[in-house]
Amino acid sequence: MKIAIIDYDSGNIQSVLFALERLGFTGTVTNDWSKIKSADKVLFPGVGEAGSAMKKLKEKGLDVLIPTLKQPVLGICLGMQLLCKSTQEGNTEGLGIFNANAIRFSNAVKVPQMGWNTIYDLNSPLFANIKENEYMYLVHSFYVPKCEESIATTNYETEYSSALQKNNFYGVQFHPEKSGKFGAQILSNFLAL
Ligand SMILES: NC(=O)CC[C@H](N)C(=O)O
Repeated sequence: MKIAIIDYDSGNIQSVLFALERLGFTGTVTNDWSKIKSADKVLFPGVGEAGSAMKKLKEKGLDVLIPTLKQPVLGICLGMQLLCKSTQEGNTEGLGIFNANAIRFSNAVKVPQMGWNTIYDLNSPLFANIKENEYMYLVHSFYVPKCEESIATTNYETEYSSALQKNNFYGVQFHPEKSGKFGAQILSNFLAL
């Protein structure tokens, strides 16, 4: 299986590579259009500030490439947010895959949410063999409210979309590569799609 990990200098690439290795797979970290287009699965990780990340995507033309992909694509954390229409972070326009906008938690809660929280209302093959209310690891200040494309919910200040799906595009706000055996199961489910 050819697995491409999109390289735009804004992803937690190494932890994703290690997670794939633990599952017996080798990922290719690349920003080469042909390698990404020809991959069986594409991972789109992201950490850091949305505005600078989108700028780096655009420098490599990946903002044009990603929406054209037909194979399963998994956006992780900031990757999921950049697949939305926008994020309040840096007032950044996203790739518009998900019909949703990321907004900031209020200061009524500790921001960023950093730690473990549960996912529930699971509604996708991505969560095969995952029970409701398993814990996943999250680090984020912006979130996607509940929407028609939600396939998992988490509650922090309010209920929000901790995962999204539209056609071949999936997004998870949590870090499956850092979420233990259940996170590994989700990555394994994605690779089996
Ligand atoms: N870990 C991250 O980079 C989080 C993504 C985004 N900057 C947020 O705060 O929501």
